[in-house]
Formats: sequence, structure tokens, C-alpha cells
Amino acid sequence: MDLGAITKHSALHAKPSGLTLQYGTAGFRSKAEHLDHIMFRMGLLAVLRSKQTKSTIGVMVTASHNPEEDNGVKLVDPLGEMLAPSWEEHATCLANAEEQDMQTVLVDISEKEAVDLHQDAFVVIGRDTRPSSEKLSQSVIDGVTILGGQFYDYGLLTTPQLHYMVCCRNTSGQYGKATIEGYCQKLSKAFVELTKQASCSGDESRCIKVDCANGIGALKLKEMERYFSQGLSVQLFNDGTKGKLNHLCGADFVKSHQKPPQGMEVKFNERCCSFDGDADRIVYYYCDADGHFHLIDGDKIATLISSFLKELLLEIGESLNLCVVQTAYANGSSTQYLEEVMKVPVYCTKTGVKHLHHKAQEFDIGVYFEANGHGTALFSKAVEVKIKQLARELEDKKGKAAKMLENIIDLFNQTAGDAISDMLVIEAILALKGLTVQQWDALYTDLPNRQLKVKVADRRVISTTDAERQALTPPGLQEAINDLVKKYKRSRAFVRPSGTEDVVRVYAEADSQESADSLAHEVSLAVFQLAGGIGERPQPSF
Ligand SMILES: CC(=O)N[C@H]1[C@@H](OP(=O)(O)O)O[C@H](CO)[C@@H](O)[C@@H]1O
Ligand SMILES: [Mg+2]
Repeated sequence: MDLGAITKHSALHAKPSGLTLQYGTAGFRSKAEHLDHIMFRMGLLAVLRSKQTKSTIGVMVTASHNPEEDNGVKLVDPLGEMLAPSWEEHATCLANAEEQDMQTVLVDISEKEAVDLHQDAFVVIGRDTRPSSEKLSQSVIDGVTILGGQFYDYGLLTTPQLHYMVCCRNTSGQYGKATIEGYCQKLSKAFVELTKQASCSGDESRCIKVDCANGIGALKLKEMERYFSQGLSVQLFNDGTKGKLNHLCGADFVKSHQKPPQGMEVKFNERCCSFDGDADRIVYYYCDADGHFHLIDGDKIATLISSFLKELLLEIGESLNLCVVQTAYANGSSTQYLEEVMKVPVYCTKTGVKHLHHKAQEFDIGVYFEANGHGTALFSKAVEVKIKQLARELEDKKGKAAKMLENIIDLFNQTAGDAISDMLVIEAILALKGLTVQQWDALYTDLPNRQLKVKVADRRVISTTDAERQALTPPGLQEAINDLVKKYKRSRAFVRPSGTEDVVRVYAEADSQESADSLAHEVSLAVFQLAGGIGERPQPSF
């Protein structure tokens, strides 16, 4: 390590004094103008991680669903998964080191992690369409280069595409070809094979409206469209030619406001979906004959996918263990339906896909989704091998089911939740089962719910347990929540500090929208009083 050169270069990407940031639920996020030093330093860290794992490491420059002025960065580990927790700590440490301490921190990390500094390093970089992303990714490259790492800059990519590229490169192409063409071909081939078997193939209802949040999803879907157009026709909205990224559109807006995005008309009987700003989340929706808006969120997506997989397993006569992983934000009705009607085991983890992903890896087949639409399905290596073999050996109905499973495994992006891949999975399942979006929605009825945010002086005063469903501190808060919940029917509420925003999140559900709103408001007041609320007291806003 040429520490002298690093110090000199680091000064060109100086840390604003007094700024501390933490590697949170999805890496670093902040206003773009505060992130230059973070990008340079994450370039350095990616090189160390690459040397340590002797693998290609990914760096993605994006702030997902955050406003256009924000940006962020996260590292992608060798098999396309999120950065290991111990390295998240190194990332935070390095990000917050003062200029004069940079050398010591780098040496410390290298020693603690036994990094062989003579090892080669390779880093791949991707970025979203934010105006700040290009310059910031250049700072990542500066960091990589100054530590002697090699790099490949993919330029504009969706977050899940970068995860895919990293996995392909570290598995010698077994997972797929590490190019955009490779990604498009792998998914489209699986999709076209699957939908060929649908009885209503060629039906005019096989078209979907996609709100792309004015983000990278629009570019990448346009690029990919011609590969799968025989199976599905997509109509893109909020494609970035006019509107602002994530502004009044996109998956996060639609999910949290429970209404259609601007820039796209949702007519009766039309199937619509929204991606978020980096295309790793998707939610579906439609309007009924009375013009009422219906949201189909991650929970219902997980239900559709797991029921389809379960049917196929039954058909081929294999009893593999299949589970669904959710977070505390999952609608109570979805958990009940999965457990009681579908008889599928359900697990609850902390918020943040890395937690869901790890839990899902424990099973033969793990389907995981956050309610906000971030998720995928994971298949163990042994299951993949077995299904491939059955697809070759079995005949008739069983053979057909095994081939469907084989294709659906290829259609999922198993490295991360992926809006494009999930959309194709959902479209294939709906076509194969001959389901309309209304029939899918009717599987169960969501409990009315409300999410609110409360500003407090220091959100770390709230600590939680039981997959974030219970507050341990501050004293008295959980008792207060328990008392409030008792006042409403079929109710549930919890609070947790956000990992991506400086707020405390409040969630409540109950038997009516009025009750859910009122419970959420009362819990917000309890947080404000007991956890050091700042600014105006929460007002009933619905
Ligand atoms: C309630 C909610 O939707 N929280 C989101 C949000 O995390 P917070 O820690 O709640 O800010 O952003 C994460 C990253 O995108 C996502 O994984 C998570 O589900
Ligand atoms: Mg995202």
C-alpha cells in the first residue's frame, strides 16, 4: 500500500469536517454533495475486500427511492450478496476517519482481516441515473486505482443487475454471462420458455403498464424489451424523459401513499406496476370497475410466487422445504393466509433485505419479500441440480412441471430483489395460471394499515427485539404501545429507528382504516413523548 499516495489523493476527496455517516440498511445515503469522500473511500475498501476474498467486488452508486438530490453507495460481496456485517463496520470506520487517521484505519482493517496486500484486486462499478452519479462513481474509481485495483465500469445499471454481474464473474459464468446481453438473454429465454406453455399465449391481455420512477429501470427495460416481446408487451411511463426521479411516482410513492403515480393513467382492467429508482423493488396495482385503487404489495407477490412453487413441487412429487420470509411490516392478513391456508412456514426477520436473504438461504426454497416489494426466491444448489435432473427424466405432466421449475429458477435473480426479473416471474405465473390481477388480489384482504414517521433528537434511544416487533428502550414505550393496541380490534403496532432516514418509523394495522390511522397517531405521540421528539408534536394527518 502506497500510504503516501493515498493520503495525497484523499485530500482531493476531503471529508467535510464534523460529518459522520453510517453504513446503514442499504449502505451510505446522504445529500449527494456530502458523498465525494465516501465514494473515494469505498473504492479503497472495495479493493481491500477484493484482495481478502480473492474475488470481484461490486460498488453500486445509487440512493434507490430517495429524492434526486440524494445519493448513496453500497458494496456487493462475491456471490452478489450484501456486504458482510464486519465489513460494514470497517466501512463506517473508514468513512468517518479524519484525513490524518486514514492511513491508520486502512492498516488496521488490513491487519484485522488478514488482507494479503500483494493479492490482485478487481472491482466492478454501476450507477443509477441521478445527475450526481457519474461524478461520484469517478471518485470510486479514483479510490480503486490509487490502491492498485483493476476495475470495470458498467456505467448505467440497475442495482440488481450489478449484483448479477458480480455473481457471474465469481462463478466463472455458471450463473450467467457478466454482460447486459447475458442478463437479458438469461431472463428472457426462461420467460419465453415458460410462457410458451400458457394456454392463453398471444392473448391481448398480456400487456402491462410500467411506471419506471423516472429512473434506470426505464432504460434497462427498453434495452431488454426486444428479447421477450413475444411473451409480453410493456408500456413504459415515467421513463425519465420529463419528470424528476422518484417524484410523485415509483414503487415507494405508490406503496406509501396507496395511490397511483402521477404520469400514468390507471384504467379499469389494466395491470400496472411501479419500479423504484434503482429497479430493485416492484409493486402491482389496478383500478376496479368503481374506479377504486387496489395495491398489490410485496406480501401478495410472495404469496403468488410461493403458492405457484408449492403447486409445481406437489405435481412433481417432491417434498422440499419451502418457506416465506417477511418482516414486521408484512400485513397480518398475508401471514395468516400463508400459515393457515397455504400451510407454508413463515419467518420474520429484521428490516433490510440482507436479513431476509440470509434467513431464506437456510431452506431448500426460500421466498422473501419486504412489504414494499423488494424480494426474490432462493433455491439451494442441491435443489437446482435435482430439478434439472427431473426436468430431463420426467415425462408428461410431471415433466412439464419440472421444466417450469427449471425455467423459473433461471428467471429469478437470486442475488437480489430485481424489479425486472420479478415482473417477468409474476407475468409468467399469471399467464400460466390464467389469473387476472383481480383474482390474484382476492387471495386475501389486507388489514388496513398506516405508516408514520416521527422526528426525535437521537433515534438510537429506541432499541428493539423480536425482529423489531418490541421496543426495549426507552423505558415505558413498549408498555404504552401495548396499552394502545388493546383499544383496537385485530390491531398490531411497532416502532423502530429507520436505517436510511433520520426518523423513527411507526407502523399500525387494525380492522378499519380509521382505527389503523388513529392507532398510528397515538403511537406516534407516545414516541414523541418518551423518545425525545423534536419539532412539532405529531398531528392526526388522515
Ligand atoms: C419500512 C420500509 O419500507 N423500510 C425500508 C427502508 O429501510 P428503513 O430502515 O426503514 O429506513 O429502506 C430499506 C432500503 O431500501 C428497505 O430495505 C426497508 O424495507
Ligand atoms: Mg431500491
